[in-house]
Amino acid sequence: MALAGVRVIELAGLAPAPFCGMVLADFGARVIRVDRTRTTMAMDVQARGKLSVALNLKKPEGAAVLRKLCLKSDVVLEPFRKGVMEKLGLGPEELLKENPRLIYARLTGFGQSGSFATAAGHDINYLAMSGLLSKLGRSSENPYAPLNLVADFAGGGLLCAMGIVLALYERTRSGRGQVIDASMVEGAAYVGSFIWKSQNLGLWNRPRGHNLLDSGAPFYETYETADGKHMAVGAIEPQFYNELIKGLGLDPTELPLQMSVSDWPELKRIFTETFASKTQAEWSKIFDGTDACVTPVLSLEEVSSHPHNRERGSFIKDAQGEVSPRPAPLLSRTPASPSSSRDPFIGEHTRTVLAEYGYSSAQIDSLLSAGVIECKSKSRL
Ligand SMILES: C[C@H](CCC[C@H](C)C(=O)SCCNC(=O)CCNC(=O)[C@H](O)C(C)(C)COP(=O)(O)OP(=O)(O)OC[C@H]1O[C@@H](n2cnc3c(N)ncnc32)[C@H](O)[C@@H]1OP(=O)(O)O)[C@H]1CC[C@H]2[C@@H]3[C@H](O)C[C@@H]4C[C@H](O)CC[C@]4(C)[C@H]3C[C@H](O)[C@]12C
Repeated sequence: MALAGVRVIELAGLAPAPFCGMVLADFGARVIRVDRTRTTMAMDVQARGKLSVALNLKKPEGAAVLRKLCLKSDVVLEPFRKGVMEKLGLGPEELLKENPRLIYARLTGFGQSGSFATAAGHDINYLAMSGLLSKLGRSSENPYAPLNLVADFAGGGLLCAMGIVLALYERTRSGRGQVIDASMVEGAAYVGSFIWKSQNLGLWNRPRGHNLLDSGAPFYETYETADGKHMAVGAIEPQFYNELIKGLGLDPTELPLQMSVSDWPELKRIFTETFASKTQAEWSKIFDGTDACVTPVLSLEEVSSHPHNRERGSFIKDAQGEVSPRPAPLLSRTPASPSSSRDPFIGEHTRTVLAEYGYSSAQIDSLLSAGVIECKSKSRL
């Protein structure tokens, strides 16, 4: 796998950093998640392929263990508020001094500087601060955050993973590590570069919900079908729009012109009425394989059995029978090979990992009895 041999220490966090760690693990990195002690259940639902070490970083001996892990690792990934790692004596200055090859990834909402740097926040706040949230939502409704996908995952976890891979690549030339300041506000904004760069095209001149791609246009919308399901329509270009009209069984001479914005509400009414006349399966039969850019809106339960996704193996099942998306993108020679094992219990690998990083059994037992680490096995849960 592409990242085979890369050792990552991931400090347990909420959602973006666990995703970043999972992506790295899926592509072959050995990811060791450092969990807090005295925690019964892991918060990490993106733990595929990771190991878990339970370590109390508030104790100096615990911080010393982390330093030792970082000494022989390639990447440390931390998801805390600015200043938390420095308070523990685990800031980049200290760790990079000890291991100049270390890549120190800091995944936060507001970044490591600026007046908001130490403030709490979640995806919706970062999205709001990126400017993008102001563009999201239907006309006459408040801005609407599309789950926590944009800031937490696209602008946060994923761009942080890219930063790590870039830094690993650069290190092959310089031999040196570096600090990655991954701000989710900036990551989300960057993901939205198209919005900034396309402003002169007039794509966003009208109020929210009245533009081409924000549910203003009737040919870029979702419609309810006779069975209460939905179809997604993305027929922008005229040749694809013509296919849409053909599939809907409408007479183009009786319709307003596609790009007549003032007629969009009327066109939307006609499309709404038409889509409501057949079930999703019936519309799929009409549109599947055409250039009309019309697809069924599938539920999470339906996607893996859709013929196209099934043919490509786009979804995988783990040992527990849980279905999830296969890692993307597909690399031809070194594709990801996601673990199919169950997620680790907190502290399940403390002993193995510490031994691997040079701790003797006696040292591990002493850390254990001092409450610095915890070791759990399946049988003890
Ligand atoms: C799915 C839910 C999550 C939703 C995600 C949400 C939408 C997001 O946007 S996540 C992005 C959040 N922002 C960031 O990550 C930006 C960077 N981080 C921060 O700004 C902050 O960390 C913070 C604001 C997110 C949190 O601030 P907080 O004050 O709590 O923490 P910090 O200041 O960073 O300091 C950390 C302190 O902890 C100490 N620490 C850390 N590690 C250790 C260690 N190993 N040992 C000792 N100490 C340690 C560190 O030293 C700091 O100490 P100090 O403060 O003294 O300095 C999920 C949200 C809730 C989940 C559910 C819930 O948990 C209950 C169940 C739990 C169960 O296990 C699973 C099911 C749950 C229902 C669970 C389900 C989901 O996971 C949630 C719903």
